[in-house]
Amino acid sequence: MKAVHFGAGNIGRGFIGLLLSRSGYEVCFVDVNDRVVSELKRRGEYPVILASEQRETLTVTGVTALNSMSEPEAAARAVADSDLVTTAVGVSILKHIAGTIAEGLKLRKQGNAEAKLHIIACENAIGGSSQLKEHVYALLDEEMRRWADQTVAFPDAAVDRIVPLQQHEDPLQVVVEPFYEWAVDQSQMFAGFHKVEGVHYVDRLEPYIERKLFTVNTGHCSAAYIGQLQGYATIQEAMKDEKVAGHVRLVLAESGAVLIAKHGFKEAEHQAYIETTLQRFANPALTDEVSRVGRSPLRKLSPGDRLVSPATQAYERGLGYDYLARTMAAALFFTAADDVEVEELQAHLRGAGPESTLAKYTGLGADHPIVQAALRHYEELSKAR
Ligand SMILES: NC(=O)C1=CN([C@@H]2O[C@H](COP(=O)(O)OP(=O)(O)OC[C@H]3O[C@@H](n4cnc5c(N)ncnc54)[C@H](O)[C@@H]3O)[C@@H](O)[C@H]2O)C=CC1
Ligand SMILES: O=P(O)(O)OC[C@H]1O[C@](O)(CO)[C@@H](O)[C@@H]1O
Repeated sequence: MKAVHFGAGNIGRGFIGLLLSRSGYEVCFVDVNDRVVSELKRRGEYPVILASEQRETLTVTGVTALNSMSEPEAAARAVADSDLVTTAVGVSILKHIAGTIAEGLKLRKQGNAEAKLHIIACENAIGGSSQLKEHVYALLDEEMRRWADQTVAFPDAAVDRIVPLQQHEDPLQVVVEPFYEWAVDQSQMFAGFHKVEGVHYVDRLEPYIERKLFTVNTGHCSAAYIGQLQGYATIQEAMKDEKVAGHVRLVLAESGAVLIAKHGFKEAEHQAYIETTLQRFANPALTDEVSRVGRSPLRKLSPGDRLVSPATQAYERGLGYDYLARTMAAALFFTAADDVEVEELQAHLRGAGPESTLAKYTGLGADHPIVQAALRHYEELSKAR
């Protein structure tokens, strides 16, 4: 069994590659980072360390890698010959890997036309695989699309494992939290597929992806934005401050009310999920920088993402959204080196002011009550600085 995984970064090596390898797949990573690609090729294995008291080391074996910039034909050939394709590159990068996948599908149609293929985007987004499918289909002609409709499926997925930035001498070593959840929509899959051990195959993904995105990711970015305003560099430090942890709890109570009302989660079970999430954020065996967790603030402020979507759904149901709005306001103060979205956000903020910035990037328009609530918080947070 062969799998091709795009993105040999933290989630790629520390989560998806690990589970695929444990399920008997030979994993070929495709990346643009030459150092990581060369090392994977040379060693064929790498260590994953669980961030717990025992610090157990798992060795992922049977792996190789290709650089899609310098070896594009080999990367396309790997897709053509694979049994499964996965990605963890960042949702904004999906359009850049679509070309290699499209070329791979063309080769596959010539020599491996009957074998069904699943392509699963493991990104923090609703409908990540569906988005990837659109990018790939835009590069295929009508005949190829008809063939792909019968042969290639793009099941959506939800992935959850906290993997901070890695700073080790060994460029392949990756330290991950012990917890993980990978849910895949099996209603979008061909029958008889080879199951990956540890994946939770579900008939309806929406409750899983929304619970994950609107709890783990909503809470995490709230800790990052409010935590940075309080002067903290890491999530672990920030979560020790009741001002930050208390805010995160209030945010999760708002998104939780939406999740309970919409998906019928039992209140006590959802509260337990929140408590587990808060403990994961505080894990003393991890050092997770607020700059990583708050990264790409425009994506995080965008309409379908972890702040605006639960706030809008709360508003539509007559539920509270004020603490979600406060996190949106705090996002406007977020700084991180080398983050192009921070630069764009700050440039717009300087030129057009907070109301226009919130209206534009949330997609809600200036008059929306959520934007007006965020604006009030922005003014209050500005005075407090
Ligand atoms: N790190 C985490 O805790 C979690 C991350 N995620 C999601 O997983 C995805 C990946 O995140 P991380 O692993 O943290 O990021 P990362 O930055 O560690 O890894 C991304 C990898 O993609 C590679 N890449 C960039 N452009 C590429 C291209 N054109 N072709 C092939 N590879 C390319 C990069 O070189 C890098 O190795 C994101 O969508 C993120 O939201 C989801 C759950 C947890
Ligand atoms: O690129 P993003 O969306 O910030 O992804 C990282 C997020 O995903 C998580 O790993 C949760 O699964 C958090 O660590 C973090 O908030």
